[in-house]
Amino acid sequence: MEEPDDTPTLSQLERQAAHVRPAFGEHAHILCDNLVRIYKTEGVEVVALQGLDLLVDKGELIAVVGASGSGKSTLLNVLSGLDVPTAGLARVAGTDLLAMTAKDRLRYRREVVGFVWQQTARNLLPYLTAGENVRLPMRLAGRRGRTDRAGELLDLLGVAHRAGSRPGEMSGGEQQRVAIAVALANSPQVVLADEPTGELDSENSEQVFAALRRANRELGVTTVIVTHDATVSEQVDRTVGIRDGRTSSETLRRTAEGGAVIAEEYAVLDRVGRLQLPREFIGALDMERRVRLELECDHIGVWPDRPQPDTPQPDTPQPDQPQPEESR
Ligand SMILES: Nc1ncnc2c1ncn2[C@@H]1O[C@H](COP(=O)(O)OP(=O)(O)OP(=O)(O)O)[C@@H](O)[C@H]1O
Repeated sequence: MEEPDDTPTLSQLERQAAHVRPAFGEHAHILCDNLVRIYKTEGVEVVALQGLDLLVDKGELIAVVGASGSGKSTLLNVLSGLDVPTAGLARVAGTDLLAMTAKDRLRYRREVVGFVWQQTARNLLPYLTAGENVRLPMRLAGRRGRTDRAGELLDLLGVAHRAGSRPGEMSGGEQQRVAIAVALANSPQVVLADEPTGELDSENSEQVFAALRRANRELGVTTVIVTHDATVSEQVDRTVGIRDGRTSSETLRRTAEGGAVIAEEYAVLDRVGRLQLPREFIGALDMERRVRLELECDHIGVWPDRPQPDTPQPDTPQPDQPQPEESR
């Protein structure tokens, strides 16, 4: 009798492999995997994103910070479907941003993501009231119950009393909170905010961050805020730092027992083991080009490539070392 063939098939092996090691960011709501964006102008190439990795969970609120030119706006333009990366993978709420047709792109921008821009004039039409501004995207999408929803959103964001005012009659902070209501009008899965407090004083900024947090908490909408505002890490649970087109650090904020808020900064270790050392650390020890690494039982030491005080030097004979014939 013939033995049963228990050699696994290729698809069984693939299933097993997938089971053992889930794909990077498989369950993330926003996934950027090795994202590259190269701009070419008059023969000069600028690599704005240099293999950026980012994962954001469904319902999470994060801030993205970084110096001018680090690639924040480029990242947001990719996530908002305005720009297409040169290479890598970008997926938002299950939509592959590199494989969209023009029609998909329109649908994505209308239904999946909502935007808040820095310039209030880009968010709101000046001749419409706050209520009319919030109802407009719903009208374009043919959504019912527009008046009720607009009222609920303005109420949630603390600007219900401004429903009948035009943008010119409101403060900058109120305009931005109405803009958040406009972004949320068609129930997007993700809200992207580019410097939403860039033109505001600190009191108005705090109110806008509080409104974004409330919308995130009450509606469960995944939220990414790009900002220069260094104090943002006090406003959100996770702040991702970008440097030279790559995620370089993460600050996590948590409330300890007793109510104290603790913010801890981490360097980001990518999947192939790369990390960016903070510039001030490198400068303080004059490190350049290469460093020595040493594995300890619970950490890795990083030393500048200079002779260590207790390292025997090849041309300095040690007292108990046998001396070469000629030097005796
Ligand atoms: N359309 C473009 N053409 C050529 N280079 C560009 C273009 N857009 C951005 N860059 C370059 O890409 C790099 C990243 O720019 P980006 O605007 O994403 O940075 P940023 O962090 O948002 O800066 P900022 O905070 O000043 O807005 C910069 O060197 C910038 O000059």
